[in-house]
Amino acid sequence: MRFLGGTRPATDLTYADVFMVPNHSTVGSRLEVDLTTPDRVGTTIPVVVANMTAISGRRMAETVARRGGLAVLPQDIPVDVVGEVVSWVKSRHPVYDTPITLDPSSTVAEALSLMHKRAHGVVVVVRDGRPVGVVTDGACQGVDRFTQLAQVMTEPLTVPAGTDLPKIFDVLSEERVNAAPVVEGDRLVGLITRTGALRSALYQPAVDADGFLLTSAAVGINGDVAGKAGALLASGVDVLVVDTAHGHQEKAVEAVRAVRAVAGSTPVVAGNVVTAEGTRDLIAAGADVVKVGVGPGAMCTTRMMTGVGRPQFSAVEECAAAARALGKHVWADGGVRHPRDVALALAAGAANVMVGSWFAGTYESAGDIHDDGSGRMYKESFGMASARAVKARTSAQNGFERARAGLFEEGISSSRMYLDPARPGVEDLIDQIVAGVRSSCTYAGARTVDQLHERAVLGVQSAAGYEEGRPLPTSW
Ligand SMILES: NC(=O)C1=CN([C@@H]2O[C@H](COP(=O)(O)OP(=O)(O)OC[C@H]3O[C@@H](n4cnc5c(N)ncnc54)[C@H](OP(=O)(O)O)[C@@H]3O)[C@@H](O)[C@H]2O)C=CC1
Ligand SMILES: Nc1nc2c(ncn2[C@@H]2O[C@H](COP(=O)(O)O)[C@@H](O)[C@H]2O)c(=O)[nH]1
Ligand SMILES: [K+]
Repeated sequence: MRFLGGTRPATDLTYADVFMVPNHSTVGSRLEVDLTTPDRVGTTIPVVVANMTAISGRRMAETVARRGGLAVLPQDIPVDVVGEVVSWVKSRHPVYDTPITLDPSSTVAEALSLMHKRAHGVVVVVRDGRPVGVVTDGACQGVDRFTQLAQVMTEPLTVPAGTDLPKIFDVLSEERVNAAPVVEGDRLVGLITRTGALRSALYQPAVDADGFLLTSAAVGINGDVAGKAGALLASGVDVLVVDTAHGHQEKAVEAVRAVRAVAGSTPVVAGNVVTAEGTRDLIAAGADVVKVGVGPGAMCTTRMMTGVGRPQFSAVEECAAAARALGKHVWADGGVRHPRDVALALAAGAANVMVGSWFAGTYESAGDIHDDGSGRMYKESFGMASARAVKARTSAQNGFERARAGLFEEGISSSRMYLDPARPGVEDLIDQIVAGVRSSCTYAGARTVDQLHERAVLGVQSAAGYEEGRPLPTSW
């Protein structure tokens, strides 16, 4: 990448400070762009879900990997539970969604409590492994909560596994049905929606060498780091992330060495840093990918507490250049609020982009869904260095130690992340990101993530310049 006019600005910049100008382009269609990430971790789109307890769990991991991204399971989840989640994700179908299933004698109340766990919004009624009915939210309205599903279900339109995706789309459209159970013989093997059929034709799932969905998990830098990393590897984790606030401290460097020693050919990601020196030290310790970002996160109070951090665009640019000089890569971690931020992180040289809080407000994030009283749905989120997270992480310590650790919080313990009614599922947000980034690539004349970095021409804008780019939904 280069700056417009060839002059590098004297101050550090973040995403809102910069814009990209169009280049002469020979890329005739946004569909010609391949977003496979250059970091060789196996992702086919540059989206990684941040290792945050309120966000990254089994449904998030499954859904995002099916669309080519990766979710990192947080360090606070016990290793045996991570093992269960990994086995479960790997048992999921790479194309069809996991249905929510209940018996014919289950109640409407049970169906309603589960329906918003997934974006497809239906419950499949199953008898002896066979789908016998489908229940929608609409069918549950205006009836007694204890009504049995057999009384409100409709006969399912089933789709045989392996049916051509455009055909599924057409059949569901003709029948005016949004979701259909997928069957092998008469056994239920998954669920597909109209949008799901469209997406499966557009995205390539992120999979391991055996074709199972890709998984990742984080380890902290305290305790038996190598032992924990070994246990995660034994449970089938495909990408290991060594994660701490200050990645350029000796303890973190030692933790990376310890993980590298047991990881074999499994990619090791480590962070967080914001300088070329930090990047080089983590790579020297064995990191394949360095995680960049101190303080940009939406749940993060580090910069206000300490004055430490660095505007994210410049941090990514400097660290990516240092990593690429050594044949390695960086992930841009934190501060992403719009698709443009992902494009700009890639332009700065990141190979992949982590998203946390933006994905908290989706059906698939780990938290329970709440209604704020005015009919708007939200989920609670919290930072991984908040008193709430520290309390959970230090549960093995005595009361005094836990209380002392709680004094050093650097994150928000409770926030409301509203679901966007137009984009309530994480796949809706991924569609938006991928559409934006594919389009950025054609403006830059790039067919790949590496070409976007090579060809991007960036300028620095005023706050008014940024504001001008926002849409205006009402008159002024
Ligand atoms: N990207 C970011 O800007 C930040 C991210 N986070 C996230 O929060 C989670 C928890 O991370 P973390 O707080 O490192 O907890 P960890 O459980 O990973 O422990 C951090 C270790 O590093 C020591 N340490 C030394 N200096 C610092 C420092 N300035 N800040 C924090 N620890 C320090 C701590 O010792 P002692 O407690 O005795 O000081 C402790 O032993 C991670 O997921 C991390 O990514 C947290 C803050 C910033
Ligand atoms: N300083 C803190 N940083 C945190 C905390 N919890 C998470 N994080 C970092 O934020 C990113 C995600 O950023 P987002 O803007 O997409 O939400 C995450 O990967 C961590 O690096 C915290 O409590 N304090
Ligand atoms: K912040």
